[in-house]
Amino acid sequence: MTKQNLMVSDANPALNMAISASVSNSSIFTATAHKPLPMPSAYIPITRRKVLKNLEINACVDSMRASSPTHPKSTPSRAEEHSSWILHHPSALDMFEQIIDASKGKQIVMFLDYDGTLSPIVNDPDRAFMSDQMRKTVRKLAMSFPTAIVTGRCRDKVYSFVRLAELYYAGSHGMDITGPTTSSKYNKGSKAEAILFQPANEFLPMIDEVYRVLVEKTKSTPGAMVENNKFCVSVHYRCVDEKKWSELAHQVKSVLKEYPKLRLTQGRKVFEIRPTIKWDKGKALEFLLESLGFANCADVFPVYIGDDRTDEDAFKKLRDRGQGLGILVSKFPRDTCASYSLQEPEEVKDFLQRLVEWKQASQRTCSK
Ligand SMILES: O=P(O)(O)OC[C@H]1O[C@H](O[C@H]2O[C@H](CO)[C@@H](O)[C@H](O)[C@H]2O)[C@H](O)[C@@H](O)[C@@H]1O
Repeated sequence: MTKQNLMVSDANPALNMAISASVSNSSIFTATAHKPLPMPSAYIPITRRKVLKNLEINACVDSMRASSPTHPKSTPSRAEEHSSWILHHPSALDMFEQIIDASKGKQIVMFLDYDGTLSPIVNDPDRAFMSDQMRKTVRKLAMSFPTAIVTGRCRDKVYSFVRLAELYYAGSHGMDITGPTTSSKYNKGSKAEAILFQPANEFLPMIDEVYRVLVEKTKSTPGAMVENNKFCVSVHYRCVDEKKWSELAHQVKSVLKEYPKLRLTQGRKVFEIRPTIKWDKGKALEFLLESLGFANCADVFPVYIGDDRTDEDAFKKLRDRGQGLGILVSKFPRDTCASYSLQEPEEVKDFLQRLVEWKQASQRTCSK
């Protein structure tokens, strides 16, 4: 076996580098000549496939750790890192006036993620309730601006938490979109009134099947939880001992091997299994803007608020369109395409409340 044998052109570059580094450090190979040294007798040859698989799992576990970091005590360097991050992603509350100025003359359209944005993160996904105060604020928001919930959750489930008929809902990472069921000034006469958009319909039987297989496969891992989100499946590891994460990653990956039409992404202590179709929260945002009659419109100002990696598709979409802005909900510095930040759902509520108050005040001024 030579170092060359281990280089894989079709794998991702980071993985290639990891393989290369791991092999160079394994003491079986010289770094420069690429010639194998004599193997110690006790050396058990590892197949290329196994090396790759282990590296892939290690990379996956690293990514699991990064997906919802629990941060150690703050240190001066961490504080410095935070201040520099805040400079680039200032608080949307502190920058409220500037945000309003940027939206002048444009229709604000609100997009809200659910978990970690409208409701605090909790251990049990079935108990991620939003507060009554938050519900009241979101209701007022929807009376002031077209408002959509964009979530990885199954649409019915998120509706059972939010319980507001005047909103648009994009469930299953945007693969299940509906318009408001009560009429409001923002849906009269638009085609949004009758929206039901499900671009991954043909995957329903496969998702049901993979859900059942995953439940069976992961039941030996204490704390693992599988959630059927209709057009996608979540495998939660928030309550799984970190020592068992690689076991769980193995289980999930071994199941997915049999389903090449499904792909794996990660959220906050959760694996997301979804169809390989080119659809995500960013596409859902674009679809909703179009449904609202804002396709190719310069006078629209979409604001997307979210906390998850999957929200980055929407932040990026806004960047690419050069319209509106993204607000990341996070207490910690993170790579993001969002322009602003808020620390937690409580701050999201305050921001939404200020938007409502600003809108009410500007309507009063106009009617004078
Ligand atoms: O797009 P979102 O609305 O943010 O949904 C993403 C996932 O959210 C839920 O999981 C997350 O919240 C749980 C409750 O606080 C928490 O226990 C879990 O660790 C988080 O990942 C939901 O259960 C998933 O199905 C969504 O995909």
